[in-house]
Amino acid sequence: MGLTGERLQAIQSHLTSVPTISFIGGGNMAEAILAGLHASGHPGAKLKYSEPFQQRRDYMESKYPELVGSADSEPVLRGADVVVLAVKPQVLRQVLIDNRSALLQNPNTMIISIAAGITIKDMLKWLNPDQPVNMVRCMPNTPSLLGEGAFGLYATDVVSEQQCQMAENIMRAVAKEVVWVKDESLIDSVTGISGSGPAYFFLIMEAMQNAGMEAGLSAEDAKALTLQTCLGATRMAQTSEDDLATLRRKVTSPKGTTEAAINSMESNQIRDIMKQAVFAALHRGQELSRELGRD
Ligand SMILES: NC(=O)C1=CN([C@@H]2O[C@H](COP(=O)(O)OP(=O)(O)OC[C@H]3O[C@@H](n4cnc5c(N)ncnc54)[C@H](OP(=O)(O)O)[C@@H]3O)[C@@H](O)[C@H]2O)C=CC1
Ligand SMILES: O=C(O)[C@@H]1CCC=N1
Repeated sequence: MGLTGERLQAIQSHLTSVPTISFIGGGNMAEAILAGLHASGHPGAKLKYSEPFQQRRDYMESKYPELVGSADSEPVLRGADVVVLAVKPQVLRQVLIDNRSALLQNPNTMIISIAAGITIKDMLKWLNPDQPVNMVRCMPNTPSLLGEGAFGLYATDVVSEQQCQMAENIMRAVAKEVVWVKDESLIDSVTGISGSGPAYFFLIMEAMQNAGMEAGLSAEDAKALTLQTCLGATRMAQTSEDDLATLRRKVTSPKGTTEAAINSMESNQIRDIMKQAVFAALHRGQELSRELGRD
């Protein structure tokens, strides 16, 4: 049976109210957000990306045939409601200069940069607009592929409440946690925790799996136990009224096995190791801004 006029109208009106989101750059982070948005129900025809690297484009086209890919940015920028800058910080300046007129053609377009380190001030310097630009910085992370992202957002005063809400709604489709920061410099702090953070946990899980193997478990069992323990601990921490230190103490029987392990970690300065790692990422963000913002 065909669609009734009313149903057809409802679908058409939904489709026209759904923003067209165009990514410049179709790499790892773009893929995680694009795939997450599509899985959450965002129509593929309204998710576009430009990617000059043929091999990468072939991969994206075969894995996500419903999305709209292109070698050039110009066609994907035409008619975009939201543009996500998803290229490496090192090429962002050139991308903004090359796409200046397409990016500025519609004053209502919202430009969201996910690049680490590069400030809105520098992006505006390179865009050299003659009108206010709705510019947002977002620090996403790759678990957005599964709708499990943890994102930080920052917008300048130029961006309206309504536009901020739209940016948040888009990101909430792929992120369980979205925090707004009041000061742009805090995006570097978000990078240090959640932007780079998945890699810290992959490293810790890798080290736990290896230790389990050295202790006699098969690679498969060591990995399965590690992953489920990580997931179980996270779920407990998310649902419990206890704070993290209390949850830790509840596993740690006096003179027991956990105490022995925790004492070993404390004497190896685990807290310092984590603090130095987070600050190394944060400082690298600041350094990128100094290095690349000079031009
Ligand atoms: N990966 C992550 O976990 C996170 C990344 N980010 C940020 O996201 C951004 C992208 O990172 P990531 O996805 O990891 O990097 P990738 O290198 O995987 O992706 C960037 C892609 O952009 C392509 N590209 C280069 N120049 C252009 C151009 N002119 N037009 C369109 N595409 C172009 C690159 O092609 P080619 O390889 O040929 O240069 C590459 O495929 C970075 O700025 C990073 O700071 C933020 C949070 C987390
Ligand atoms: O490593 C990077 O620079 C990017 C930004 C945060 C995660 N990946």
